[in-house]
Amino acid sequence: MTAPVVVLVGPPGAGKSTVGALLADRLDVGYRDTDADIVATAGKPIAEIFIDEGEPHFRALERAAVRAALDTHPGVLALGGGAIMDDATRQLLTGRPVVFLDVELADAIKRVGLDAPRPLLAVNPRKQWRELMERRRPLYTEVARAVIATGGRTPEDVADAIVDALELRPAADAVRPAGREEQA
Ligand SMILES: Nc1ncnc2c1ncn2[C@@H]1O[C@H](COP(=O)(O)OP(=O)(O)OP(=O)(O)O)[C@@H](O)[C@H]1O
Ligand SMILES: O=C(O)C1=C[C@@H](O)[C@@H](O)[C@H](O)C1
Ligand SMILES: [Mg+2]
Repeated sequence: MTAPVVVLVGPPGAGKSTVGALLADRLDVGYRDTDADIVATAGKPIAEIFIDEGEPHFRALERAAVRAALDTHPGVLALGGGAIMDDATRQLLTGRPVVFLDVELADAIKRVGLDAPRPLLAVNPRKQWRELMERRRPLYTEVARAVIATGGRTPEDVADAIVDALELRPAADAVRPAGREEQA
């Protein structure tokens, strides 16, 4: 089976990369991020793809990247913040172990400052972030098997919450024969 054990969705600053890498370490699996896959395939930064080819083209590249990662990546997978905006990408997520990492604006600002080169938050980031989340929260929720509020939780706490919500086991547990305890 080569499908991801966890697929993380959520807005910028939700902690997808931080928690995703932590969780992958804990489960002893790989971590992959579709934004990074797109940059590698296109050979240029996401901001440049938006400028040169536009958002619809970016969403098509993203759809292909999500499809490929769902088919081939057996670890923790983080999607771009807007991946759920595309109907076909949402369809691809049906039945997958998707976790929505939720974050409030104040926490997102504390965490990422909203000054990073994000094309959709380029002008008046607070207002855009709020509007973006109004549109997106129902979609994140729709695709999610579990919703984890990240406010007031450390990345370690969030990783614990995901393990509990999806009833994941560390790799060592997964290979131990059923009914046998580990010897001291
Ligand atoms: N639960 C948390 N509590 C406090 N800080 C956090 C938490 N999760 C992540 N951070 C911090 O917030 C910042 C953004 O986190 P991260 O890059 O993991 O978010 P992301 O969801 O991957 O964002 P992007 O969509 O931009 O890739 C990092 O500096 C990280 O250390
Ligand atoms: O929220 C969004 O729409 C985006 C988030 C990033 O992860 C990137 O996928 C890109 O900047 C678009
Ligand atoms: Mg990230």
